[in-house]
Amino acid sequence: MRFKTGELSEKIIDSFNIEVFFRVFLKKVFFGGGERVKSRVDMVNFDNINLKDFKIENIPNSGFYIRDFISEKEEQELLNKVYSAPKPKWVTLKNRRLQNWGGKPTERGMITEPLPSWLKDSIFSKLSQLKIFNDCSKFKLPNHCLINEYESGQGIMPHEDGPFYYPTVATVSLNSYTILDLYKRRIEENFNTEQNETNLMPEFSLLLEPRSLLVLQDDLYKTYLHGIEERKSDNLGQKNIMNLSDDMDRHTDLERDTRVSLTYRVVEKVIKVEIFKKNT
Ligand SMILES: O=C(O)CCC(=O)C(=O)O
Ligand SMILES: [Fe+2]
Repeated sequence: MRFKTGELSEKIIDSFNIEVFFRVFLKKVFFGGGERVKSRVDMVNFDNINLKDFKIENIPNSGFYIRDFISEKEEQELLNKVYSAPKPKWVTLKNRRLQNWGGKPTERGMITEPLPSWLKDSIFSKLSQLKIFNDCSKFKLPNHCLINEYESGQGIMPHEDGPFYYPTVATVSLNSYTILDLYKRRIEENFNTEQNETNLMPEFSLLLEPRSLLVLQDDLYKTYLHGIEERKSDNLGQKNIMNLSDDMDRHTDLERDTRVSLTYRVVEKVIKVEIFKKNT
C-alpha cells in the first residue's frame, strides 16, 4: 500500500472527525449536554492509524515509509532548533556533521540525558500512535537522537547501527531528500576496509523525502547495511528505488540540498547515576 502526500494527515483528520462525531453523539444521547465535549475531544487518540499500512512492499522485513510525517511548520521549527544549538554540540566529520542527544552509547551502557522537548514535541505522540517502539519492553519511546547534517555531495558509508541500540530506527528527514542504499551484509567479507565498502553494490534503495519518516527494523536493521552515496544529484531511474509513489517519474533528476536527519533510537542499557547530596 502506498500513501501520497497528505494522506497521513487526511487519515488523522478522518479518524479525528469520526471520533469527534461519536463522542458528541454519545454525549448528546447519554449526557445531554455540551460543556464536557472539549475535554473529551482532547482525549482523542489515533489508534486506528496502523504502521502496517505504510509497509514498503517487496523488500526484506521490515521497512516503513510515511510521507509528510511532519508539517512544513514543524520542519522549520526543528531546523531552527538544530541550528541554534551551541557550536560545541556539533561534531564535524569528513563527510557530515552531527549532534548527539540523549547521551553517549557505550558498551557499559549510556548515562542518559533527557532529550530536549523540541526533539519530542512534534514527533513522540506520532511515534507512540504508530506503536513503533512498543515491542521494546523497557522503553516505549526513544531515549537517543543522532542529528546528521549532510551538505550536497556528502553522505555516509555503508554501515550497521550495531548492538548498542534496540533494533529499530526511526528517521525523520528535514530540508532535502536523499537516497538511502541498502546492502545485504556478506558475512565472509570484512567491511572494515574502505576498499570493500566502495565495491559493494546496493541491493535496493529508498527515497527519503523532506518531512518523511523511515522506520527500519528486523532483518533490515540486523542483516543489512545502509549508506548514502556522496552525490550532488540523483536520477531516480539509476537506482532500484523501492518506495517510489505512483505520482513520481523514474526519469526525474533531483538536486540535493543540505539535508538534516533526526535518527531516533532506544539505548536499552542505561547507567543510573546516583546523585549524592551533601548534608549541610
Ligand atoms: O541520515 C540518515 O538518514 C542515516 C543516518 C545513519 O545511518 C546513522 O546515523 O546511523
Ligand atoms: Fe545508520
